[in-house]
Amino acid sequence: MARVAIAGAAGRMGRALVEACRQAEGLELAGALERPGSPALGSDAGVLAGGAALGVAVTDDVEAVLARAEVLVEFTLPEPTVAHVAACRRAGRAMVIGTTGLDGGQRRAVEEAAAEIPIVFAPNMSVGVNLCFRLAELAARVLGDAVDVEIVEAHHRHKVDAPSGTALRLGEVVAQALGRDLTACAVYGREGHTGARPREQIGFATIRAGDIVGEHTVLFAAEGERVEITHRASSRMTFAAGAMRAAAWVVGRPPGLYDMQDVLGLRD
Ligand SMILES: NC(=O)C1=CN([C@@H]2O[C@H](COP(=O)(O)OP(=O)(O)OC[C@H]3O[C@@H](n4cnc5c(N)ncnc54)[C@H](OP(=O)(O)O)[C@@H]3O)[C@@H](O)[C@H]2O)C=CC1
Ligand SMILES: O=C(O)C1=N[C@H](C(=O)O)C[C@H](O)C1
Repeated sequence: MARVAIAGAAGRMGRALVEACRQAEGLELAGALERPGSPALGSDAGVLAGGAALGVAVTDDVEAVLARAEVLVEFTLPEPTVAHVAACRRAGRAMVIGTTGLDGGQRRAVEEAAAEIPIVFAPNMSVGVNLCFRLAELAARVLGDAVDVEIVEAHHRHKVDAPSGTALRLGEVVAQALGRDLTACAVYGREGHTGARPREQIGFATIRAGDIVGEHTVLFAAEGERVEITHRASSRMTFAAGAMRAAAWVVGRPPGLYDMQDVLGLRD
């Protein structure tokens, strides 16, 4: 049994993660973390997730939780993520990080910690999205500079970062396949007299509305035809089940920075 702790246990993903951990064979919930002052502190994580009690109370004591767990699964916000990375580094524990919206310095903190502990860091844990990364790479290589590339994403009204981490990764994958630098060619929304679209642009469009779980489309548009690669998530359990697969995979691995392509065996 691998012992799993979950950070952000009362959040939308946290509750799905607790449920996925309960359902996963070979995994045991060893701890549930929330921020100091959270109304969820002291509640049973299983009950918070909408099921039977698991005998694991939500706490803000990171060190005590890491003493019991082998891997911390982290879906919170960038700042607590970096704090949890430092705590896992001190305790020598593996991590699965799903939090998005990290800036350059915060990503570097994750990369540096991965010299000492194994970390799976991925903006999307679903099998389908990870397949779409490979499909988008293939489409970009085949269609090349003969098409305009646009990426459209839609999420629920509570999401705080934009574009989504998945949309940005799709942009990176396509830019790399086309030999472009995403920081130089990305356009995040358009307004006013924009002029005609340069071919090398990769455009991003963001929708925030209602309870949309997560939708991504990469559009490759030429004169006369277009290819669209679309993924639609209809349940957070998709991401949570992927995160539990990553947790089981990462325990006992050598230090390093991995992503879901490694977990799913999709890397060339
Ligand atoms: N990689 C993937 O497959 C996926 C990634 N995500 C990403 O996961 C992240 C979380 O999303 P979501 O669950 O919707 O967000 P929520 O806001 O619902 O959940 C985040 C939780 O983290 C808690 N939190 C804040 N600070 C701390 C802290 N210091 N210690 C422990 N917990 C803390 C929040 O508490 P409080 O609200 O009280 O502040 C909240 O309960 C986002 O970055 C999102 O993009 C989401 C889905 C899939
Ligand atoms: O915040 C979310 O909900 C999601 N965030 C991830 C992202 O930013 O890509 C993944 C998923 O689409 C849901």
